[in-house]
Amino acid sequence: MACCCTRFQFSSSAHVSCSYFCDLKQCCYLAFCDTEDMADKLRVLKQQVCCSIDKAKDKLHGLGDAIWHHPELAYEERQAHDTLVRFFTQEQGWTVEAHYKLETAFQATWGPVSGADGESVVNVGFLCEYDALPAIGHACGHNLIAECGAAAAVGLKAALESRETWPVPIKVTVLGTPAEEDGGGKVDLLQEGVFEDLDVVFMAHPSQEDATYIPDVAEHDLVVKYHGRASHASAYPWEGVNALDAAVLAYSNMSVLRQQLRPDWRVHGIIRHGGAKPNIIPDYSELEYYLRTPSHRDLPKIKAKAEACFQAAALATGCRVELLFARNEFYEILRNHTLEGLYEENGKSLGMKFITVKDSSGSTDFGNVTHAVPGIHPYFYIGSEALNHTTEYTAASGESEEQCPLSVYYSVCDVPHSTKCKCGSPQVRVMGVSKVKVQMKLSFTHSVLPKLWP
Ligand SMILES: NCCCC(=O)N[C@@H](CCCN)C(=O)O
Repeated sequence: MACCCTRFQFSSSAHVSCSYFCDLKQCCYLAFCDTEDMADKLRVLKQQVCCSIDKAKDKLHGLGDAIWHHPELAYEERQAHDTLVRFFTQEQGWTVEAHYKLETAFQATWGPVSGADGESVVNVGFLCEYDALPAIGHACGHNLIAECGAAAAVGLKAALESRETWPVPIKVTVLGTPAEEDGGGKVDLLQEGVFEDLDVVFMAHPSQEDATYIPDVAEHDLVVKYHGRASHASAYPWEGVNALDAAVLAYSNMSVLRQQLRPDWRVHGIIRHGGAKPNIIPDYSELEYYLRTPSHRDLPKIKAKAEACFQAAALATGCRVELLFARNEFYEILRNHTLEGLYEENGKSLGMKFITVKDSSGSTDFGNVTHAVPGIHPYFYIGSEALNHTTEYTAASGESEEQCPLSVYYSVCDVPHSTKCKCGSPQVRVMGVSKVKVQMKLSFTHSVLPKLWP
């Protein structure tokens, strides 16, 4: 029988070998996917997922809400971390490492450490992000990423527990991954080997649409510091060396450079320090810039062009310049069309409407993960047209349920709304935050199931 690799498109031949699935005894299971028996069993398992998430819904919403109400910056997400660690510690059967390689990272695992007679274990990973943005809180909805990651893990565990035997031992791993908005905690964790024994990894991100893939690009960030000399700006300006002038020239140089860049390359920055008072020639200024290209292979090119702009400003003003590149580069996402296809198929069956996005988006350290482990990073609509990184999106990410939550859960459990719902409302709003959150969580978990069935 043909190996499943012929049906499975892995994300990168360079980094991801077919052995992820070929070394499983059941590597041909996809061949059986279409049999009636298989379909029935999968349906039951999917219902098991739905109902277990339904059962845990208050606790799961509580996670997202708690994190939203207390936004914390990269590497400082102590309360969010503790909230999630508490959840998995209190949930039955999880083994939790609370401060896993980074102070605000954690690992929760469920399932066998290794199979009988040393056989392989399939290790399925779900990631939770939980850092916020300065000044505008959870404007990227990472509180929802954490909630969805936890829900998917809870759902998969329940489905796995519902059968006594599985053809291969299956383990579920949840990783709490700090600092996506600044620094790249996943890159730190990759360097620590945290992803080495994962076979597949899932994370989903809030957006304005449901999309299995949005082109997240490579990125390298830097801080630029200009050192000048202070002087009285009116009495003896000729004694000064103006660091603010250097920052302004640098900003202008970068804006001029932009016209010469390819349309999908990005440079954007802010001036973080520009002086203290108009009559003191600023002796110090500081900028922060993000440089992005669709492939990490082009980052050296854009970095060289940017460096020239920053150096030129120093030369023109007589300032000394320091260029401090961030410790971690972010890589673009490598696609896995098979997992994307399953996610979309399951999502559609739950009522999600997917669109195709071709324009470059932002960046994510999940990109680096996809260069090591097959995975997907779909985007999900949260019931608002607001754009990420705005205060409107912060509000949308924290929006509480306005509709009857039971209707959503029971409808996906195939239990008639009227027999279960106690809200008394015959009208169910179809597209609310609650419903899309649920759809996403389920689509996520359901995508894993066909892979695990013999
Ligand atoms: N598609 C958006 C992914 C999430 C996001 O906005 N990430 C940040 C990461 C910034 C790291 N310096 C971004 O600006 O792209």
